[in-house]
Amino acid sequence: MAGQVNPDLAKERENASFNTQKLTNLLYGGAEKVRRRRYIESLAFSDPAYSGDEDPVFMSREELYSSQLKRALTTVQRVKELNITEEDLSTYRNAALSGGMPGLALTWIAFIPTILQQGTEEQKQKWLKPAQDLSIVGAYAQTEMGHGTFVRGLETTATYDPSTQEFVIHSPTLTSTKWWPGGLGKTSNYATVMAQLYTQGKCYGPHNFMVQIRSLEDHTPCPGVTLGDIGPKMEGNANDNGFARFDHVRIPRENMLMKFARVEPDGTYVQPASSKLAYSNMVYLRGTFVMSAAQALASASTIAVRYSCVRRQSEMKPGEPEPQILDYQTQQYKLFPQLAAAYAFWFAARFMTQQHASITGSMEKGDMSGLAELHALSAGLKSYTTAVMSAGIDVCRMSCGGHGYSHASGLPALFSTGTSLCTAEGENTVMMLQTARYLVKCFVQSQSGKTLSGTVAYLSAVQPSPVSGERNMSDLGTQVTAFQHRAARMVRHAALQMQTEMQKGKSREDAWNSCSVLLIKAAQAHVHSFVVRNFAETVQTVEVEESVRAVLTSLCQLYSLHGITEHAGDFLMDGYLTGRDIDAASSLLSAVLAQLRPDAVALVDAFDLHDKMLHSVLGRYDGRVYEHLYQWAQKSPLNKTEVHESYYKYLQPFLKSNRAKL
Ligand SMILES: CC(C)(COP(=O)(O)OP(=O)(O)OC[C@H]1O[C@@H](n2cnc3c(N)ncnc32)[C@H](O)[C@@H]1OP(=O)(O)O)[C@@H](O)C(=O)NCCC(=O)NCCSC(=O)CCCC(=O)O
Ligand SMILES: Cc1cc2nc3c(=O)[nH]c(=O)nc-3n(C[C@H](O)[C@H](O)[C@H](O)COP(=O)(O)OP(=O)(O)OC[C@H]3O[C@@H](n4cnc5c(N)ncnc54)[C@H](O)[C@@H]3O)c2cc1C
Repeated sequence: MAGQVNPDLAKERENASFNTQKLTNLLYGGAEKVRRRRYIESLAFSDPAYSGDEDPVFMSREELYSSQLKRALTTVQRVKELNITEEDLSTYRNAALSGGMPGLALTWIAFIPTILQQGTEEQKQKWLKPAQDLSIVGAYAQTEMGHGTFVRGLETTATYDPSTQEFVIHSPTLTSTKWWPGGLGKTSNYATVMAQLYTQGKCYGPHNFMVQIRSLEDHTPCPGVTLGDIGPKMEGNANDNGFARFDHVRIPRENMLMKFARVEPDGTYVQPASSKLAYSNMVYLRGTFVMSAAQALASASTIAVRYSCVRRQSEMKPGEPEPQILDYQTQQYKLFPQLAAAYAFWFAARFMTQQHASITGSMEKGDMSGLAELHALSAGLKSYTTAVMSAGIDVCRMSCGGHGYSHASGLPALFSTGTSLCTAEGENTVMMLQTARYLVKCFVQSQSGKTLSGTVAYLSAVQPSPVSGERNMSDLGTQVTAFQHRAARMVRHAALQMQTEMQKGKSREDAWNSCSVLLIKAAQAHVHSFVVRNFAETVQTVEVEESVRAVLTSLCQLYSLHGITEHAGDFLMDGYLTGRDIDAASSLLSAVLAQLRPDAVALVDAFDLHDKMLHSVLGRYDGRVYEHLYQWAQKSPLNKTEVHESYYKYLQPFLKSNRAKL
């Protein structure tokens, strides 16, 4: 059944208004980086060690766990053999492990970064190399059965004993059982454990400790440690998210990660520059989730847009051939905002990475002034982008009709993996409230005359009175200003409402809770406005061919206009935009949908996502959907025999006895 590209898809590619490759180069930081990434991916895709396994959706949990573990270990061997550099590591691993993240990967994505972020130079010397070589395998064990969000409420204790210079790690209650950490159940032999630090009779709050949990000889749990897997989840079942209980487990003093806070041999506690530095690894990981959100939405858009050009259904004009479903405006309205958001988040993720590097660089030199903004930005962006991504993938799934609901589409797995990012690394509502907290603070400062800077600078310029006059709603500058006005008004409104509640006698905490829906909406509006501004600035300033800039400009317009029309009430509330402006935005939106239609396939192709990363029959690059859908179904374990064994066990006797009764 091998053959050419589906003619509809081929035509789409021929008719694009820009060179796809140029846009791919822009997304990945240059032609050389694209070439390198493709080469590294090809090493994994062509390696027989990674092929041969069945499609993960047909595997049992145990098969999936062991198959992905085996693959992960093969990557370690190959990385050495092929001399894969640090820069190419994640590309290689993602390609080799695209069937599902194994528990072992937490060593790379959470355990090593925690040592890097929280360890002293000596501690890095001691543990980084073994972790990188996988002589030790580690989990990030913070969340407990009773507490995930409220880190200050964690119950695991680390009590310092100066007589032996050891910490005693203990789980005093059932709810203090560590619960959820990836790789903790079966794979890891070490974990960084977040525990309440007690020394000299005083509690100093949560700190990170390096704890050996399994024997390095036979992998049995260390004395005093009880371990296990927490059971199957919505997705991510190659990962042994686990539980751990500690019964007075002793670890050396040097196993407290002491880059920031320290405990001296005599038990004296030495304060860090900020108590929140113990959370720095969370800030880092949240930042990385922004790119994960962009990539997940890019994958879903790729699948749905390609399929929508292959799929023909219904009759638009009597007697004419059935149209490609992407020709329906409603289909474009479902998919193009997801596509635009994927681009917007891609550029936002790039900004986030730069900000993280720049602010942590200053923090290394002792300047903590950027910490609050970094936390607010990473928490807000993580929350906003993962929420839009999760909802957007489901829109893509529904846009593919019945076939979207099949695992063959790749969309169910993409959704259930993607949606976990709304909860992991800080639950989204809680994260958005952290951003709101920062915004309220900034607003109060601006009221007392302070000039704000960074991503909140615009809050100082809030204009409560309506601005009148004709607007060109297609202008990116006009759109950015409208988003900033909306956010500033909503932040102001939420903050003033809080003040009113307090004036009426409520405590600050009660006022906060009774305004928290307003606060969340204000913070979302702030992040939305940041994403729009960053997208617009990128489009306007990036060095790229004009045809690419033109299509990106349309995409950015679409992203803004979609936001304005979907949240029209927010923009109309104080009369900043008028009903006529919203009408104009709606008409422009329709026009931009039509304008983007011929470029839709080229825009998803530019994400350069290999079929082996997409795992989707519907999203195949060659568009040969139907024949592969048929082939894929043949692999269903139910089709292994012509007559299933349950027929003999249940159906046959049942039918026989029923027939006998007739
Ligand atoms: C919700 C908070 C932020 C609350 O913390 P708190 O100490 O109670 O703070 P508060 O009283 O609300 O505020 C006190 C202050 O601390 C600030 N702050 C809070 N967090 C940070 C930070 N990271 N950096 C810098 N500053 C931070 C807040 O903004 C407050 O500042 P302020 O007092 O207003 O100046 C915290 O407990 C938290 O971060 N919870 C989320 C837990 C989390 O993210 N867990 C992740 C587990 S690992 C994981 O999920 C891995 C998944 C991997 C995979 O995908 O598989
Ligand atoms: C796939 C996956 C992987 C994970 N991996 C790890 C890992 O490797 N290591 C690890 O330590 N943990 C891990 N976790 C745990 C994860 O970090 C927590 O589940 C997450 O931080 C949310 O905390 P929670 O479960 O306590 O939610 P809860 O806080 O109980 O949330 C329940 C509800 O309460 C609301 N709520 C809670 N507090 C507030 C508040 N202050 N204001 C308003 N509403 C509030 C939330 O908005 C939510 O609606 C993982 C979780 C998942 C799903």
